[in-house]
Amino acid sequence: MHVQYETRIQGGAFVTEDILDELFAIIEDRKETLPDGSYTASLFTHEKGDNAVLEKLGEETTELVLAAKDENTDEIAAESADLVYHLLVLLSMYDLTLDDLRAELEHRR
Ligand SMILES: N=c1c2ncn([C@@H]3O[C@H](COP(=O)(O)OP(=O)(O)OP(=O)(O)O)[C@@H](O)[C@H]3O)c2ncn1[C@@H]1O[C@H](COP(=O)(O)O)[C@@H](O)[C@H]1O
Repeated sequence: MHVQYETRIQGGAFVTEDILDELFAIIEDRKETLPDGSYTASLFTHEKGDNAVLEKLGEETTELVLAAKDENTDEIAAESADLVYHLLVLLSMYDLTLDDLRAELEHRR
């Protein structure tokens, strides 16, 4: 069964039922407002280079593989979080959303 999550900005705060939706909403907000000091904004402005997100995805994937080889479960969780964050930034860069990802996964069931 598909669960529809709702994320919205209410009184300056993000209200959500799911951490992934909340994180994605923050990423979309950073893309629109490009605040100073935001790492996410620096990825959208290409301050860290044109391919920074792709490079990060490669780096974090390698770090995740090494963590798994070491059977280090804390590191596996941490590197997975880095990877998911950068994946969400990539989706947003191409104007895709978590619903596009959900739709693709559901299509495979
Ligand atoms: N989930 C994340 C997240 N995961 C990883 N990162 C950043 O991704 C980078 C990971 O790179 P590395 O681990 O290689 O660390 P590093 O060598 O210091 O990397 P560089 O900064 O030098 O590129 C670090 O700068 C982390 O801070 C994240 N940055 C932000 N978020 C989320 O995005 C929100 C908005 O963040 P800002 O855009 O910074 O306001 C935050 O509240 C978080 O919820």
